[in-house]
Amino acid sequence: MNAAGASPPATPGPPGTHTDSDAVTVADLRVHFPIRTGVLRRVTGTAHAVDGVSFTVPARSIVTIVGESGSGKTTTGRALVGLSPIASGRVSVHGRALEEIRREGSLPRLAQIVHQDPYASLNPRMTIRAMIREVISVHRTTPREKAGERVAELLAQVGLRTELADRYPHELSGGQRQRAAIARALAVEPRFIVCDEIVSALDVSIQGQIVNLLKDLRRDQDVSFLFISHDMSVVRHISDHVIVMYGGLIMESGPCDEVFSAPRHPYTHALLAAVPVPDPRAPGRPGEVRTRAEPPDPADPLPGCRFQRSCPFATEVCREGPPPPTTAAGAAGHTLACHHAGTPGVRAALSPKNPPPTNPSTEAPATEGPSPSPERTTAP
Ligand SMILES: Nc1ncnc2c1ncn2[C@@H]1O[C@H](COP(=O)(O)OP(=O)(O)OP(=O)(O)O)[C@@H](O)[C@H]1O
Repeated sequence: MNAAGASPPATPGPPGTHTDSDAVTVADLRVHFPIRTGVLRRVTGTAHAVDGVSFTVPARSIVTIVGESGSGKTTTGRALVGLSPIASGRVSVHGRALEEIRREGSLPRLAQIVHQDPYASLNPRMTIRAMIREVISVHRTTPREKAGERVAELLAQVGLRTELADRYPHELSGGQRQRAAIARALAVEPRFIVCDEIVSALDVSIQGQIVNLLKDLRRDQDVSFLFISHDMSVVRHISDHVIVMYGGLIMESGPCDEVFSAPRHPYTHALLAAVPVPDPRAPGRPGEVRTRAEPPDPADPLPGCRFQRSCPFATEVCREGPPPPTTAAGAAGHTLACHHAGTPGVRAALSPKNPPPTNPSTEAPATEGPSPSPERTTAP
């Protein structure tokens, strides 16, 4: 893997447009699943899991997708490594179409995924050393006589002691297993790695170590990450850029500091204000945030804004048509999809210092709302 120097990650350009400094470009991606019901498993509908998302992952950056359960995070991440069926849209990895890379069989060389459950990628019957050697041999990333050295190098990179190489996955702790899964992914020498909730099952101190590991890899190697999480405290520490999803769509996307300090979408504000599930025995996953938003129904996507039923600012315009992606004034690369987010009254209400505005009753939605702000500009 090439050393990449310490140049800072680039700011993403307009969503879906590719530049030479982008690792991954996603344009209007849709992933739909058949919904099967009954004993005969008849197809009775379509789940719009991802319904038109566009974003870029600049080279050597960590871009995070955050959102509550069912927002489409995992489906998006899996689509980028060829594991979700793409209904429409374009995905390119380092400037080449995903389809073309898949056809020639080189997608694993470019893009890897690490799962929440490392057992999904670690063979329980192989030692860590054997597994990594197998990957090196299949992908021919290192000459056979240097494979032993390379295993040691990879283990050092992810902070695993060499003596752990001869252990089986069940003989490692959760954090060590996740490091081994990252080493296995790195053995392919990919340019891009999807990390799907990889720290969700770990203790907070181990989470911090894995977060630091990914940041070191991003700094020292020519690799970019799409990090998927429902835990805002982890997201805040790891991300260069944050994408907030709800109901299969992107609500807001921007530089991490800006999204956290000045959220511009009512859903982002609600997500930041939500209290995480503190107790591992409580329903939900540790660190998971739950807003009071009505869970979106992927089988029945709403016309207009997907967040309209839970949004305190929703008006007729939000029910009539989807908000166009707009560029927020402020830092470059900050976009949002909201009819009212630029309005001064709404901006003031969304200050992170304020509690989230109470949700209106869905029986008595407001019919008048703030007028769109003149500051918004339609994104190219
Ligand atoms: N294979 C499938 N068949 C039918 N529906 C699916 C399938 N996979 C995902 N979905 C639906 O698509 C929506 C998005 O799911 P996805 O797993 O991507 O969400 P998520 O944000 O990652 O949530 P979580 O954090 O709970 O995994 C959900 O409503 C889910 O039920």
